[in-house]
Amino acid sequence: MLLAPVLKRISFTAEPGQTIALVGHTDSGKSSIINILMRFYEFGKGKIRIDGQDIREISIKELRKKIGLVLQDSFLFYGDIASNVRMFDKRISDEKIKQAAEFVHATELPQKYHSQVIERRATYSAGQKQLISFVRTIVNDPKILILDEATANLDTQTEVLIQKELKKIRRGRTTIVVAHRLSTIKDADQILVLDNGQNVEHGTHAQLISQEGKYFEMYRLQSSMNSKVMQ
Ligand SMILES: Nc1ncnc2c1ncn2[C@@H]1O[C@H](COP(=O)(O)OP(=O)(O)OP(=O)(O)O)[C@@H](O)[C@H]1O
Repeated sequence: MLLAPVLKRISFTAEPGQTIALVGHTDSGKSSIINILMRFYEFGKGKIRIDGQDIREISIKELRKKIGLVLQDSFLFYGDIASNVRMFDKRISDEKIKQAAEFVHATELPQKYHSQVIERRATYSAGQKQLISFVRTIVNDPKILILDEATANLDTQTEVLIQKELKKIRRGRTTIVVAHRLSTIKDADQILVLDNGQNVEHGTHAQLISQEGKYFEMYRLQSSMNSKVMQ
């Protein structure tokens, strides 16, 4: 059986430190790009290179060390906070965890990080879990960040705080953001608009708005929905 490819003719280059945003409707292919970048799925044709090196020539372990993935739902497993941050990497010292926690203003963490995370008990809010996942990301100091709808589950006040910390974490790192809310990626260096696995528009927010195409339509729709909610 011949399956149709999910992604077709997608091509982009992220310069060091740039932010690339992937936008598009459901099933347009945003997560698929992330999945092949992380090598959660293998891909057929095409090439993905990091600093000129084909990602299939690097071990999966090494590849995933280069990339910090921050997902919508931060997952905590049974154990203390420190082990949740370390993820079995014993080389990460308590001091390093403390510094990373301070960096993202997870200030209550240093005192608490030997306390247990008990699955299914609401010990930590979505915002706190997100902060713990930021600490986890920071201790590994990845050159590349992937943010998949990283702030979707938060209340407005927590979101403002998380966005502020994210901005700090992104500094100096090449970032790929999957965003549903276009207001959060207006400052991206490049925006790729995906539709049915293809890259149908590519540019900055201002360029895409002036093109009055698909992005413009999505932006207009979201802005009008937001203003209705405010009324
Ligand atoms: N493991 C898979 N095997 C085959 N097809 C898949 C697989 N995962 C996703 N797809 C298909 O690939 C296409 C793109 O899906 P993808 O999840 O990348 O979209 P998306 O833009 O991330 O959507 P959403 O906004 O809902 O997360 C869809 O048609 C989907 O059905």
